[in-house]
Parts: sequence; C-alpha cells; structure tokens
Amino acid sequence: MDEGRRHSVDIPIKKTIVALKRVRSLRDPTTNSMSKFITASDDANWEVKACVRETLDLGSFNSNQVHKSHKICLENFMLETQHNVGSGHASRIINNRNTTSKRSSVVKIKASRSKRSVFVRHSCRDCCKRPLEKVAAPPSTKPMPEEVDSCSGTNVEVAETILNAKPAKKKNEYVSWKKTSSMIEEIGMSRVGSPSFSLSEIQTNLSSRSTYGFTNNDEIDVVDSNCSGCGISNCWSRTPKDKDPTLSPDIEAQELPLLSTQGGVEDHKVTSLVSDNSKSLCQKYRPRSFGDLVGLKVVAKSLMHAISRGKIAPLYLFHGPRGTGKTSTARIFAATLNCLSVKEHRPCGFCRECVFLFSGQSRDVKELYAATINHKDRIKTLLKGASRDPLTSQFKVYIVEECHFLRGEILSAILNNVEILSRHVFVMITSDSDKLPQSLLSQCQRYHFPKIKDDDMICRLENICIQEGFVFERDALVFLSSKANGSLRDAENTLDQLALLGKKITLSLTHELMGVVSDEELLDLLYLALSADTSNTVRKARELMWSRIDPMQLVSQLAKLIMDILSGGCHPEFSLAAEKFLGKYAHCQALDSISKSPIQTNFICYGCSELNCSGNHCNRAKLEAIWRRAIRILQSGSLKGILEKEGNLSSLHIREGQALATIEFYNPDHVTKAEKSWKLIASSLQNVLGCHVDLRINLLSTCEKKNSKVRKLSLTLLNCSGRRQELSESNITDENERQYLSRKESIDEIYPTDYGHKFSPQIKQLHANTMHDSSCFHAELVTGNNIEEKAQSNRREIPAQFVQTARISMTESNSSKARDEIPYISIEESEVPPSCFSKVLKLQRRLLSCNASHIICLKLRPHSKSDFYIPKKSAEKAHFLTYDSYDMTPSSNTKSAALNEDRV
Ligand SMILES: Nc1ncnc2c1ncn2[C@@H]1O[C@H](COP(=O)(O)OP(=O)(O)OP(=O)(O)O)[C@@H](O)[C@H]1O
Ligand SMILES: [Zn+2]
Repeated sequence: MDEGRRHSVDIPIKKTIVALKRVRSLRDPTTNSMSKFITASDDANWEVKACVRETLDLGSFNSNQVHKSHKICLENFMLETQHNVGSGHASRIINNRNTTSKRSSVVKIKASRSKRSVFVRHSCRDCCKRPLEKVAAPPSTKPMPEEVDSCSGTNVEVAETILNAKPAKKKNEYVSWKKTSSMIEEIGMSRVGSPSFSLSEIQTNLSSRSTYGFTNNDEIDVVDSNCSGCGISNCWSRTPKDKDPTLSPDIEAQELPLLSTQGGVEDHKVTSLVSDNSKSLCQKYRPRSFGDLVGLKVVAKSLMHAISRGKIAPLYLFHGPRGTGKTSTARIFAATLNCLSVKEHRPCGFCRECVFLFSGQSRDVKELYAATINHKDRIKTLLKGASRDPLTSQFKVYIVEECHFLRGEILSAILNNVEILSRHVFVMITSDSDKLPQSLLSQCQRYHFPKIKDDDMICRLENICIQEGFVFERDALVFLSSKANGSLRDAENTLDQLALLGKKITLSLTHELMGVVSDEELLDLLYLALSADTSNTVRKARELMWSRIDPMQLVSQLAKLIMDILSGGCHPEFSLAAEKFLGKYAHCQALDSISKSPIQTNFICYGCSELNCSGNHCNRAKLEAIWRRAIRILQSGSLKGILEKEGNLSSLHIREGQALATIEFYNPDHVTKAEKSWKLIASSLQNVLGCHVDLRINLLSTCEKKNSKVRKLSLTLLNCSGRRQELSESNITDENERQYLSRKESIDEIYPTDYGHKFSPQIKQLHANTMHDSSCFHAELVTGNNIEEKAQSNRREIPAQFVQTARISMTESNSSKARDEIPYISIEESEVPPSCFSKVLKLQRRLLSCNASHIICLKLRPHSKSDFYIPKKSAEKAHFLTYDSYDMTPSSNTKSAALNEDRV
C-alpha cells in the first residue's frame, strides 16, 4: 500500500529511456538525482559499491524514515556510477518470502501500454535490523565510508519482476524468467556489471522459486519480504509487518505528520524532508488528502459524503484514463475510512492508521494487482483473510489494480463474497472499464476519473515548479500539459525529466526533450508547403528531420496542426497555434482556404434546442475564441476596437449549416456602430465558422451587465436571417436605452441603408409610429403572397398540421372579425426549415391563446416592397417589424413574461 510497495516510481519506460539518453550527458549530479532513471537507462553503469543497494532506491521511502548519510551515499553513488568506479561485492539473494516474511519495497516501472510491471525488490538485512527509533532520529553525521562499510557484505536487494504482459491470455500470470530477464534487459539491467546484479544470478535465484511473490500466507501481501525495515529513506526496506508496539503511540506522540490535511503543495514540504531529491515529482506530490486531488471535485465530494454519512458500499469501481489519480484517491479513501481523527479534515495524516497506511504498513489496507490474485487458491486465501475482522482499523480495504485482468471466476468469487463481508471495502481500479463484465459494473459504485484538464494541470505544474524553485516558462508547462493527454502523472514525469537538465524549464528545452518541432517551425513548414514552394518545403522538412524529429512525428504534428486550425473555432485550447497561423499567414491563399473551409458539425450548442440561448450552456471560452478570431479578420481598426472592448458574442447556434450568432453591447452607440457594420461582422463570423451566419445585435441594460443572468424577455424563433432590435422592459427602463430609442425615431437609422430600400414608406412610417408602443406584440414569421396557395403547392413538404394552422390563422384573419383584434400569421413555408415547423406551431398556438392584441404579419419578399402586407388597422397599433426574420419580440411586460415562461 505504501509508495514503495506499490510502485515507488512510475516511469513510462520508453519515454524515460529516450529522455535519459538526452539528459544524461547534461545532468548535474549535485542537483539531480538520477537514481530512479538509472534503472531504466540502457547504459547506466551498475558497477557500484556495496552500499548501492541503498542508493538504488528509486525514491521509495518513508518520508519520516530518512537518513542524511544515505542521501550522501546516494549522491556518491551517482558520481560513482558515472565514473564506473568500483565493483559491487555485496551478495545478492532473492528475497524469500518464506523466511521472516516482512516488508520490502517494490519499484514498479510501468510500461504504460503493455501493462507490464517490473518490481524491483530491495532489502537490506543490516539496515533493516536497525530499530525504528533510529529512523526518526536526526540524520546521521557519520561519514559516508562508514555507511558503505556498514552495508557491505549484507544480502541485498535483487530484482524481482512480475510481468503481467497478457494475463488475460495467459493462465499463469507470472511470466517465465525468460520474459523477466528480457524485461530487465529492456530497462537497462542487462548492463549490470557487478555480480550482485548479474542476470544469471537473478535468473538462478528466481528460477529457484516455483512461483513468484506468493506463498501460502494466509493473506496475500505481494510485497512482503524478509526485510524488517532499515528506516533509511533510500532503502526500500520496511518496518516489520507485525505491528510495532513502539510505532503507533510514538508517532502519535511525536505528531510527525506524513501528510497534510489541507492539501496543496506546501504540505508536501512536510512530507518530503531530507530525501526530496531522490523522489520523483509524482511521489513527492502524490495527493494525500481529498483536497490535494486535482480536477476530481465531484469524485472527492461524493466519497467524502459517503464517509461522513456512513454510506459505505462494499464495492467501488474507479475507472478512467491512466495517471488521473485513481490509485491516489483509493488510498485517500481508505485512509479516510480508517482515520482515527475526530476532526473534520480527514485523513488527518497524524493518527496511527494514517501513518500506517501512507507508510505502507497498514495491515488492513491492501493494494493488489489483479494478476496476483488471478488464481483460485489465491483468491480463496484472500477472501479467507477478508472474512476476518480488520486488525486495527475500522475497515479492511482491498484496492485491486487493473481489475479488468481478473478472470471471470475470480471476479465471481469476489462478487459473491463482497456482500457477505462486513467492514470490508473492495476498490476496483481499471483504466479499461469496457473490458469489465456487466456483473461487476452493476454491483459496484462507479466513479469515473476524467482526464485532467489542461488548465488544472498547468496550475498544478506551476505550483510544483514554484515549490521546487524551478524557473519556468509558462508556455513550457502549457505545452507539457497539452502533450500529457490528460494524465497528470505523465506531465509530472516529463517535468521531472526536464528538471534533470537544470532548474530552468523552457519551451525549447521541452520541445527538445520530447522530440517535437516547435509551433513556429511547424507553421513555417506548413506555410512553405501550402504556398507551393516545393523545393524549400522539402529542404525545410529534411532539416527538421535530420536535426531531431522522427518523420512520422513530424507528419502527425502537421496533421494535428491543420486539424487545430480547422477546428480552431470549436477547440479554443488549440487556438494558440491557429491564432499564430492566421495572424502570421493571413495573406496566404491556401491557408485562407483551409481556415475558411466549412465546419459541418454543430459544435457550439451541443444538443441545445433552446433557440434563445442565453449562452449559459454554450461554452464561454469557445464563444470567446470564435469572437476573437472573427474580430481579428476584420479590416477596420475602429470597429475592431469596439467589438473587442465592448462587444460580446453571447450565443451561437448552428443548425443545418446555418448559424445564428447573437452579439451584445451595453452601450447604444456601440450597437449603432455594430449595426452599421453588421455585414462585415457577419461575414467575418462566417469566415471563422465556415457557414452562413445570421446576426443578432442586442443592447443590454447596465443592470444586465451587473447581473448577466437577467436576460431580456424575448423570444426568437428559428434561424433569423436578419437582425432584430430588441425592445423589452429591461432596456426601456434604462436611461441609455431611452436615448437609444429616441434616436431610433428616424426610421432610416433603424435599418441600414442596404435594407432600407426594401421597406415601403408606409412600413417605415409604421415602424416609426409604433416604435414605442409597448402594448402590442410584434410577430413576424413570414413571407409569401398567398399562404394557402403556397401551402397547397408545397403540401408535401409541409407537415399537414402546419398547413392547417397556417390556414386557420389565415382564415381567422380574413374573417369578419376586425383584423386588429386577431392575431394574424402567415408563413413563408419555403424558408422555414422543416425541423422548425413544430416550433412555429407552438409559438403560433401560444400567441393565439394569449390574446395578443395584435400580431402583425409582415410578408417579406426582400426585393419587392409591394409584397408587404399589413392589415391597416393593425398597422396603427403595430409596433415594430424586423424583416426577413422568423422572429418575434413581445414587448408588453405581462405578455412577455407569459411568453417567456413558456419559451419554446
Ligand atoms: N487527480 C490528481 N490529482 C493530483 N495528482 C494526481 C492526480 N492524478 C495523478 N496525479 C499524479 O500522478 C501520480 C499517479 O497517480 P495515480 O497512481 O493515482 O494515478 P492512476 O489513475 O491510479 O494511474 P494508473 O491507472 O496508471 O495506476 C500521483 O502520484 C500524482 O502525483
Ligand atoms: Zn488519520
């Protein structure tokens, strides 16, 4: 359960090897601990002195079990390994669990995809014999040679390997030594020069064991060994498994915290003590309280509530991508379940249970790999052990890693027993929940661990950098996060590797380490390629490939960049590259065509069916990114300035290749300006979105600015293809808007000149007369000379109901009743997208039922003003007509409210 026990170091092997090749020559042994990487480096020199076993610890140690001299020893080892000094002479003996089966610590080196895990077990008999009190004692001041001597000749750690390569296929989850050795070779241990690490010896030792890792102990403890714990930070040995009577009270009395309750980077300081240098960042910053978890608020909250309300399920499933905190959360959960503190913040990190758990000494919390229990006998043993009451804790917790590897019968055994067991919790962990059978999924409480968002990751990395005293370029961290694919562990590991190069984390260094080309270079290449400069393109591409990058990587980066540019509107996280691209190469035709190519997907309002979207369910960041890009394309500086500072794209709906964009201002002057240039704005948005854009320009009152949730009462239907001036009670009350309205008395200001000609003088007059009349509705759904006629001719395309309703209104409007008392609706069916018919109907019905004083129908034929039909009497009361728009704006307060409540 402890750090070392599960995996002291999680290193993606390939990445590390590549990184180390680069890093090794540059590292500074006084500042950088390479110990954990040496394990994975293919040319590390393993000919070391006897004390190496202590220094080889890959960072697994108990944070309060530190020993300065061993740190020195470690540093010395670093030097020695580099200079190939000395030869190991400590004998290596495979830990035999059948002896005084005690703790050892395990280093797991993960080959992330292959699911192989390498466990390197270390134990140190001499060191381990030291009583624990020594552990907590001040760091030894003994000179290093004494330490070396004290360690020499002892039996030392040997590598043990479990390769769970394909356990699902293999019945025997323990892979043959052949595989083991090849794995060791793979991680660089083939270079072991000293007898202590000779493969043959390990082989002999390992092969002398019939099985690996398991004996018939009544409870399975994969990592037990015969080491009783030396208390040295760099030693992987552990204190005895049996409860050390001196430990718990002492620790409690000393109040030596292993972890914080508040979370945050600061707290880790406490835990790191002297041995920080040899810990990987992942270990050092492993979360130890719910507050430490990044990007897992919901999960943390839910688990905390479960505990505080005593609703503990017997079976949990934590699933999600790698490196997102599943194991850490499981440990925190287990710690909280058993924490003895009565205070609010749990796990406290101080109490006996917390200390035991986080130091890997808890006897009641066990972390198991599916492969290790994938055998009938073993699961039997495990369940037998589980059936006993917890030894010291409140709950026995079994954390089963990679549970998708569990065989059907094993899983059934667990599921059959899990309900019977009391005070036992199984936490199943998997990164591949698709492989899990339904039986498991339906029995457990599932928690999904999403990929960590880049922003969260950047924030975390920044904190770490500050805490570690790194000088960093934020762009480097942004880049790191973007490459981590949601895995915080990956990001931390890469940062760790970068830190080996020095305390300056720069973008260029990051690029180099990760073997990628910078955006700048990539854009240059893309520019060349798209501007048909073949020879230079080839030259540039060669240059890049010869310098450092793999051709496939280059192609993949290029493809991604192009995708980013194409999707820049919908994925603002990618827009950095796209922005550069557009800003720098706006003149390039080919690039223009890429960036302007239509985006077919409805990416703004996912499944949003609300037409008058307030923007709440649209992603604000995305809208902002689109808005920024649209502004940038504009030519006019003054318009740009106004839109940038005063304007806001509040919503965007894309349906069937048509977009409806709403932009908002708080000042009528800005609205006027925007209206005058609406064509420009619409076309720049069109460029960004790649589809036809209908624009709405809204004036918001200042009180709306204060409370952006308060929206005007308005209702918009379907895709507008024009603008709308919104007049509602909210803006009427505002002084600015009053001014705005009064200015609008001149009808020519209402519509820009392009459209002015489309309106007859009567219509214009009508607008002017009714502009401030808030007693009537305005509806404008429509165009067409003869709705009935059109309905007939298009009957097949228009749902019967729609036609019928249209007829009704037509009929009603033509009835003997005065037209000014009857809502009149006519419909230009050809312009109504079929998907919107039902909405037209709903609106229509609502209007009919709410006794609107007047509904004016404006038949619009954009190029023929004679087409306008306005019932004369209605016209007197008519309020406001937009054009060419399926749009209605209720302006009476009460009616507006009624309508709004019932929004389609
Ligand atoms: N949500 C997170 N909050 C804080 N740290 C995290 C988080 N996720 C990952 N880390 C960092 O990554 C390291 C590994 O996390 P952990 O082992 O919990 O991930 P995991 O999801 O269990 O991964 P895997 O599935 O590969 O076992 C932690 O030590 C921590 O430094
Ligand atoms: Zn506690």
